[in-house]
Amino acid sequence: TQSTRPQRMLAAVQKNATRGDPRSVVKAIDQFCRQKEWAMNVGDEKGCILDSVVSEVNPATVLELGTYCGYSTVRIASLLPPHAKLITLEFNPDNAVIARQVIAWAGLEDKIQLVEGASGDWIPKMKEEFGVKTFDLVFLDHWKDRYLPDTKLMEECGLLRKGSILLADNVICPGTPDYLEYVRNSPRYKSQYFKSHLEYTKVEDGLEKSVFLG
Ligand SMILES: Nc1ncnc2c1ncn2[C@@H]1O[C@H](/C=C/CNC(=O)c2cc([N+](=O)[O-])cc(O)c2O)[C@@H](O)[C@H]1O
Ligand SMILES: [Mg+2]
Repeated sequence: TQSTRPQRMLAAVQKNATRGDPRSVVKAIDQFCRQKEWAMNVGDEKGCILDSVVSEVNPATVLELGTYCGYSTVRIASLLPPHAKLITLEFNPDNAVIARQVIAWAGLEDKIQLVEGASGDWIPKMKEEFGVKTFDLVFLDHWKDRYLPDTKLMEECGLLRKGSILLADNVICPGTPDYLEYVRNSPRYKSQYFKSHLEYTKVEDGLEKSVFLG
């Protein structure tokens, strides 16, 4: 039977990346997406901006919305300090199956908890289910019309503290206009746009970094 793109991406990781070497997993996926098939990973150009924000924040707790195949999950987790934890939410079971294997190949199972389900259902349960108080960093990369409602939900559930960082992918392409308007105009956030390009293309896109002011 016909394979899926995520399955072919995983095969490329298992063929070209070294087990236990997260950066080689990232490199293998970028190579696959540049040379074989485009896929909606944050990619290498925006990935460098992601790396610099993760390194600057040095977070103990990270939430990722939208695992997909685990590219940004592995990229972020490879930079976390010891004992730091990353929870990533993915509601498509087929994608979750692939992402778990990509995470395992990178050897990052101990730092990453992949939770299958919808962000809207799980955000309210973060404290009771995972003992999380607040998140130091949230990476938003799921359906673009969910960025704003989920941000408001995280505020309501007390998952953000003074200084928590939201980093959002695709604020230009495909675009998240309502989210952008909110974080740029709300007195509760200090926002900054990092101009870049849509993964593996020359189309403009960028990341929006927003500090929650409490
Ligand atoms: N509420 C939710 N809870 C849990 N998981 C959820 C979710 N909503 C979506 N997901 C999952 O997150 C991924 C979706 C990403 C949407 N990105 C995109 O649509 C996207 C598109 C382009 N593009 O078209 O160029 C470029 C990009 O960088 C993109 O991230 C999928 O794996 C999906 O199953
Ligand atoms: Mg994206």
